Amino acid sequence: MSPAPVHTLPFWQQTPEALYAQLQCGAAGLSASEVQNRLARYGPNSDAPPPSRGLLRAIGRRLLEPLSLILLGAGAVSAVTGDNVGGGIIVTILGLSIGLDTLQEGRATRAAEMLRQSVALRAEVLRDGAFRQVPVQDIVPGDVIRVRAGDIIPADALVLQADAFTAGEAALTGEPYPVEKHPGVVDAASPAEARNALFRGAVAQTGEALALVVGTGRNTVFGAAALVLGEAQQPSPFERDMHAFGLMTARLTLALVLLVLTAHMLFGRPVLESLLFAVALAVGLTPELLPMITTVTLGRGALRMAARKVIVKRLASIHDLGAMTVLCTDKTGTLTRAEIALDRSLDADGSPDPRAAQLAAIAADLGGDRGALDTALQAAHPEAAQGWTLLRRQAFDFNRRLGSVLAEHSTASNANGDEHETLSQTERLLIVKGAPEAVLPLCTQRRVGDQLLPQGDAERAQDAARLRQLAQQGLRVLAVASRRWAPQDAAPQELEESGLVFEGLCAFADPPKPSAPAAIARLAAAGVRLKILSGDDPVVVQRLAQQMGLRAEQVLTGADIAQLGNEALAVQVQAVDVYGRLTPDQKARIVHALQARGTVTGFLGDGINDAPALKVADVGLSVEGASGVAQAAADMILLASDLEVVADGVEEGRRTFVNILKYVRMGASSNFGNMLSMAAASLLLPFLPMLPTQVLLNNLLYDFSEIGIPFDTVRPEALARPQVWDMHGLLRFAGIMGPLSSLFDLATFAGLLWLYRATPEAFHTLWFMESMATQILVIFIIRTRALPWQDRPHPALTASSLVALAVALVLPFTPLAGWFGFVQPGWDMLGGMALLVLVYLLCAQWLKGFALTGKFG
Ligand SMILES: Nc1ncnc2c1ncn2[C@@H]1O[C@H](COP(=O)(O)OP(=O)(O)OP(=O)(O)O)[C@@H](O)[C@H]1O
Ligand SMILES: [Mg+2]
Repeated sequence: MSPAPVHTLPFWQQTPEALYAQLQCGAAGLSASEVQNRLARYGPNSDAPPPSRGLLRAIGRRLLEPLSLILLGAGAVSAVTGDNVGGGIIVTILGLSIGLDTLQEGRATRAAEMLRQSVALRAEVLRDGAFRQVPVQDIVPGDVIRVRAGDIIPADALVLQADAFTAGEAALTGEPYPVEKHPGVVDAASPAEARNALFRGAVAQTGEALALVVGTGRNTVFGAAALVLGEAQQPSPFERDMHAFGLMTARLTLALVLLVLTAHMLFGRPVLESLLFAVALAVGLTPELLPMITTVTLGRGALRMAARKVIVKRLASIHDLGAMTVLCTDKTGTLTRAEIALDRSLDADGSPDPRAAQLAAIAADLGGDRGALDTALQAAHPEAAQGWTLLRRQAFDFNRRLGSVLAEHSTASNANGDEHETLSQTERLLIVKGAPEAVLPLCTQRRVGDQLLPQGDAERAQDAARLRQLAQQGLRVLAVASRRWAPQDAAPQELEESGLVFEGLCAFADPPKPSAPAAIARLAAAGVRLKILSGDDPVVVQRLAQQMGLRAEQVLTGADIAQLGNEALAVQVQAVDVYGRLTPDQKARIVHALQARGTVTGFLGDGINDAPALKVADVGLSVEGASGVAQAAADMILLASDLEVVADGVEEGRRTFVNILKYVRMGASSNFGNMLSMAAASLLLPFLPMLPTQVLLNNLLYDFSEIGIPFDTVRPEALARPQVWDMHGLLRFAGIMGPLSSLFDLATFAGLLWLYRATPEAFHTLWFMESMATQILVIFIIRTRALPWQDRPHPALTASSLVALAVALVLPFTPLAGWFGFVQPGWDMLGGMALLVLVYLLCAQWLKGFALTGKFG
């Protein structure tokens, strides 16, 4: 990878022609073959080099993990002390376990990665003479790109053409408001002043632009700063819980190993032997398969979810979807059909009059927003903007909830159709449109028919009543206002939006989705509560919420929320399900307030205004075709904007988590039991309770028995409630099931020592067999709340478990037995052991309900 060409000047101080010459390209873009060359030269347009997928590297990475190093060390010690067989076995076990890991995990991650790629952000690029969508990382210097409102700017680029284009650069330059961009050469050193430059990671707020790519990847002006918008995320609740669990296990293991080691030293056992034993114990007690089981289970979960139209971008969020208890959603598209159409246009007194919609359509056309309301306005009056040119614009902004244009009508093109006659007399006009609450306070006059009347308190009261009426019919309303601009006045720097004439209202219909109430009921039945977080009028939102069957008596507005401190808000959001007139940051604040009380919160949205909340939420859900910013901020992409799809996803998320929990429960209880047994045995026995190689083999076979868990079936009851990680529950489970298995270990010891007077070799062999049988067979009991035969395991799990068990039971009878230090046990001892295992399993079945729930029955 060689660096991009060194510019003597910042690119915004150069003409397109100069840059074409430097980059050896032109206005017609690049050819596909040239792009391949450049990709090889400049590298992909991403922040980090793609993680290497080479097999050898994957194996190398695993060999360097602490656990593997310990094993290698133990193998080396064995070899040095002349125990070649022991050393060989340790290395074989290491090889097998790494091989297994690499194979399984590789497959799962590859499948998940392919899904992720399928929803990777794309950009529109001019290639071989035509615009096409390509993955963002395939953009190279010299490409010509087209960006539109809602896109994330994919690379540093020089503007070639711009139509109402503004970019939000707050995260990069700190400039809080969207910046107008247009072609030209800028003679300033600071990128913040470069009005002709697009920077990677900024957000296109309005309009559309064509631009020449000059820098990609980290080779951009803001380099790593662009990461702000990238995938970097805080660890999710699931990742935090997993980490806490790993830490707890590690501490317990360390404590036990130290205890065993001290005991052995005090009893004057050989140091090296004791050390090897302790190391083997540490290995045996570490749930080293946990990462592999988690990845494979999540990878399989991602595949199943894809079949149900949910594409997972961040694997860990699968669990969070299953644990989610509150889903916040915006309104349009999810709860409504998003087929927004202009329903009526009214003058200031509420009489039908097309003027308001015509003015709004001009503003929509020249303003460059590409929102649904603007599209509806343009569809209703496609010709409205003919003859009008733009002088200045203040782009629509979700915080102010209005936008304006200063437009000029050229009298030359005035003769087409009488529809424009009244408008054409105005030469320069400032047109403001936005939410009525935002626009009306700026008005001092109102237009009724052809007359301009003063706007007084009585009129304001009438307006408010009319707005409420429209909202109660479920109509979204925009207010339109204007102000004449004297032609001789130059267009000012700042558009003064005051002293306006209230022109009238445009009302839009956005009918509710017939399928939504059923989906909401399904989610509610599954323990997921829906909250609507909208920027629209609270009355409209409330009415829709009622139609959807939500609790809508209480509504909070953005103005209410601005009054509340974080504490008070955290209380309010528990009870209130309907919110209106929220700014983008308030949406995020509500999600935050829900999380403050430990609620796992999801957010579903598709607009630029939803991106902050999507980022904050535990699970951000967006929709295919949503704005680029929303998709980038989301953890999952729905292939259909439908709550049914979310409900399906929730089910799969829970299924996935139930299987991970099985492994964790198994591991926690069997490890805890083993710890107790080993500690007791070390204190009581005059010899090592198991040889280090036997401990390792035990560990390997047990691991093998569990590789079927990701495939296991889950009963519907387990999917009915949110699956939350419950550390207390887990500790209770381990605290009951662990000692139970220890009890039977101790019984085995006692029987072997006093009843059968077993030699150390026979003791090792039988304890090995007993330990394997109890650990492996108990999975068929622990994996379900039902009776083991009522809830059949997946064949993959049955196979992996029984094969591991068979190997453990047969090994002592084969010629290999000697290598591991096994002897052929007597049939009487085997019979006694079988009986003990049976009783253990019965006890486990009897106690598991209590261990799982804390209650009997
Ligand atoms: N292009 C626009 N021009 C003028 N005003 C607009 C425009 N887009 C939105 N508004 C105003 O801003 C308000 C908030 O926008 P919008 O309703 O799209 O927010 P939202 O939270 O995405 O809503 P929803 O929940 O319906 O998706 C609108 O109700 C409208 O009054
Ligand atoms: Mg929206």
